[in-house]
Amino acid sequence: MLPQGLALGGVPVLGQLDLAIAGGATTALLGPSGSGKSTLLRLVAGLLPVPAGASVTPLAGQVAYMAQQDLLVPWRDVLGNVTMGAHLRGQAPDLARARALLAAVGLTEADARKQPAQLSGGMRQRVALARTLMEDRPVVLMDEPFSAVDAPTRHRMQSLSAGLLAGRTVLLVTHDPLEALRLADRILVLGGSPATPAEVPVPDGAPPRPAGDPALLAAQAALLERLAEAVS
Ligand SMILES: Nc1ncnc2c1ncn2[C@@H]1O[C@H](COP(=O)(O)OP(=O)(O)OP(=O)(O)O)[C@@H](O)[C@H]1O
Repeated sequence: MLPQGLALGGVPVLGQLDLAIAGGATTALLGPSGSGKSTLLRLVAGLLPVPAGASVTPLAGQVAYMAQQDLLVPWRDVLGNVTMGAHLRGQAPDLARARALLAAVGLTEADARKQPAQLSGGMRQRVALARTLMEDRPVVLMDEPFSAVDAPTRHRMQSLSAGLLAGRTVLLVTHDPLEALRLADRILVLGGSPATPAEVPVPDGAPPRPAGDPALLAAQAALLERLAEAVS
């Protein structure tokens, strides 16, 4: 709850909010560039100080966070990056699970031995997704997780994520209305200045919804119009 909104550097970014993110479901957060989506995600992740008078349910230890930048460690290979959490905790990594997740995001055994500098942007994002899923947390916060991958890979990664993240509490920031409509149980659009969220309807059916479904395509058109209104 943000009774007085949130300002960054003296500039109001988020307006008054009283937001409950549904547990065990995926909430997609859309809105124009600069509307405060990442700020809201970082607040929920505990990466921003909570302003005076506000309350944010502490989620320490429960959250896996996939940022817009892949944040791969340059001196560890792909497998080393996916198992980074266990490494930092001083635990033995589950290498079989790490390899299975890398295969699931479409990376080969040879890729697993590469350094991040040898990968394309899309491959790096796939490693970041595998690392996020490796953490096996009940709450998963994702900031434009598939923005750097080509359309067929994005489609495959969306379907994969929906399967692997089913039953978890997911907050997904995306610019892609189709992605939100395929994956979300609830969609919020941030708009206005300072920004506040408005809920828009999602199509029937469980995620991942088929991209070619006529109801989903109609909802995509409506959501695009809604987003255009949020910009103006
Ligand atoms: N540390 C900061 N100090 C001052 N202003 C900030 C800071 N971080 C973000 N902002 C401002 O807050 C606003 C919201 O930024 P944010 O990154 O949350 O937007 P966004 O909706 O995620 O944008 P995009 O879709 O482009 O990633 C922007 O105007 C940005 O300039």
